[in-house]
Amino acid sequence: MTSVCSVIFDLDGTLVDSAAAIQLALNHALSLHGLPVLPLDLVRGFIGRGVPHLMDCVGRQIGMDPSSAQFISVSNAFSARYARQQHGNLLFDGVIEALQDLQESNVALGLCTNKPMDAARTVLQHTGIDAFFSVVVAGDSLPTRKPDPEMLWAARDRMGPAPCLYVGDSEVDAEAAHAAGIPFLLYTRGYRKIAAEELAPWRIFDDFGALGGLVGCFVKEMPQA
Ligand SMILES: O=C(O)COP(=O)(O)O
Ligand SMILES: [Mg+2]
Repeated sequence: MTSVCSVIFDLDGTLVDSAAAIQLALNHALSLHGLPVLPLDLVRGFIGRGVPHLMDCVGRQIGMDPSSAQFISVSNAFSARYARQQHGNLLFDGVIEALQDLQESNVALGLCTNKPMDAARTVLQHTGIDAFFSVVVAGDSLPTRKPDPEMLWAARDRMGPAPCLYVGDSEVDAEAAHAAGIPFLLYTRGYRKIAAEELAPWRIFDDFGALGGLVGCFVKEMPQA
């Protein structure tokens, strides 16, 4: 059966509050190398553009040359731990119910995250939402990451011809959606740094209980393919 629409989700800061898990993996790698650990609020601000950007921020923060052997060793230790980091990943309230509701309403669900695929799969399985997504495009799936639009186009094109909506939490998501020409729905409890209206979203929401209704509005507003 053809879907009524496709909804693509961002992961970190949108479906999953993952900052604590990322901080745990990072601090594990830093401690292993005798380096100072970093606080949660700081690490949260590094999330959204994938691992290379996160590690650039860490290098700047601790004053280490990113091309030094020690820093490369820290990055490798982080990535190994991150790929299997379960603890510290918490679904935002109402996510499971909202995904179930959309699935029952014949909405195709996809995921587009700057997280590497192995870390994304660990989180999806740990939080029990893996099976909802027919398509997962991750930070190492393509040569580019969000905010480049390619990841969103790749996800959308694999989900069929129905109108497509993208749900994300950050500046990076807004920029990617606008560049891709895909309507952007902003979840406001995530990790963005600027005011919601500056991201020019189609709509905003702060409660997953409202998502089904918003997707219903989207289907009514959009011309069907
Ligand atoms: O890995 C990141 O930095 C962010 O991942 P996201 O695209 O799921 O928000
Ligand atoms: Mg995000």
